[in-house]
Amino acid sequence: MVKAKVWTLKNHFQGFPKASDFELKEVELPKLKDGEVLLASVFLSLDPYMRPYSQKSLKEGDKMMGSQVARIVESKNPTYHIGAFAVANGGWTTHFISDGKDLQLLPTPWPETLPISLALGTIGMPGLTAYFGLFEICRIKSGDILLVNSAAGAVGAVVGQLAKIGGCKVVGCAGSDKKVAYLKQIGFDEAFNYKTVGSLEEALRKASPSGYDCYFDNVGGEFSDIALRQMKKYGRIAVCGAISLYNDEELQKGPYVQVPMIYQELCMEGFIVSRWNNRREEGLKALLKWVVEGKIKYHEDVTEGFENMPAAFMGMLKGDNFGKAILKM
Ligand SMILES: NC(=O)C1=CN([C@@H]2O[C@H](COP(=O)(O)OP(=O)(O)OC[C@H]3O[C@@H](n4cnc5c(N)ncnc54)[C@H](OP(=O)(O)O)[C@@H]3O)[C@@H](O)[C@H]2O)C=CC1
Ligand SMILES: O=C(O)CCC[C@H](O)\C=C/C=C/C=C/C(=O)C/C=C\CCCCCO
Repeated sequence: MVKAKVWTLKNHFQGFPKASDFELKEVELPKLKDGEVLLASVFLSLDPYMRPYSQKSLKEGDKMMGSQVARIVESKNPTYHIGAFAVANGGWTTHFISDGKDLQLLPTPWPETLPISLALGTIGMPGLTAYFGLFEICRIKSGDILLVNSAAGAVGAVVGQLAKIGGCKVVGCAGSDKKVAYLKQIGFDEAFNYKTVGSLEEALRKASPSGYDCYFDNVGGEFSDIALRQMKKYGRIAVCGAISLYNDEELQKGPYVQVPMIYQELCMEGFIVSRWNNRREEGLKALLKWVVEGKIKYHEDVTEGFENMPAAFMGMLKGDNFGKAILKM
């Protein structure tokens, strides 16, 4: 009998998550049925969606949601062989059983030089978010001026580099000088630390005096109220995330968006990356190619030890991560 360690949501988050909101449990997994495989997590993903989705999708006591790169350690399914690696949505657990329907084998051939953890970031769901958000929602064209926030993160860094590949001028912001230096190193035209600029309005105006054709929004809230008013005529806004709002206990009331949207004839669209699940292979193939060619650089923030999952999650929500936040078992 295999025992799995599982992080559960002990209490629904009230405001910013606390260590006491999580509880580590040990569960015995049943024997495999025909068609099932047993997997062991190797790398686990830490993602912002877990904060809002936990409210929506979990009951107290449930296993925390999440994805991982896992290794098949026992198989009663001829499609999945022992030793193979797959991306799964097994949640915060050391081991789990799958019937294979929700497993995504790593793209092959997976280059020896690339860490398989990239399948959780640049060559995974965040990378696909950037890819489809940029090309399908922002609909970038060469010469566009693009703004992206949380730009040193899993999604934002891919957005900026894809936009450069697409011939855009790219402006990004992040919450530390180290992250800002990284943005310039990977090709952003302008980058600033939104925490230390005197005025966000002035920083955005200085970075692009003529305004922005595209805004890839990962943050929402007050930042977006200000960015919205610097959009160019017929600008496109991809509403990808609103991490500045996820921990609010009460809905904030910002300025209203209608007047600048009408006046500048803006297009603003929210999206979830699963919209393009049927084009996953297309996106992963393109991202893998650009990473292998060195046109997309990646940076991972690795925490070691399953016992550190809650701390790594809370750290990511605070901005402690530099690049894609992952946990190594
Ligand atoms: N729509 C979709 O399908 C998807 C949406 N998303 C969204 O994309 C966004 C980025 O996700 P991801 O790249 O995985 O995460 P990141 O790797 O960017 O990590 C989160 C980052 O958010 C920034 N942040 C945290 N709090 C605030 C705040 N109050 N104000 C401004 N920035 C803040 C921090 O960076 P900094 O140092 O810059 O402050 C932190 O490092 C999130 O909003 C997420 O929900 C992600 C995947 C799919
Ligand atoms: O279990 C689930 O449904 C989550 C599966 C996540 C999966 O890997 C695919 C897509 C991830 C999407 C992420 C979306 C975001 O980060 C946007 C976050 C919040 C949007 C508002 C949600 C409000 C809920 O009350």
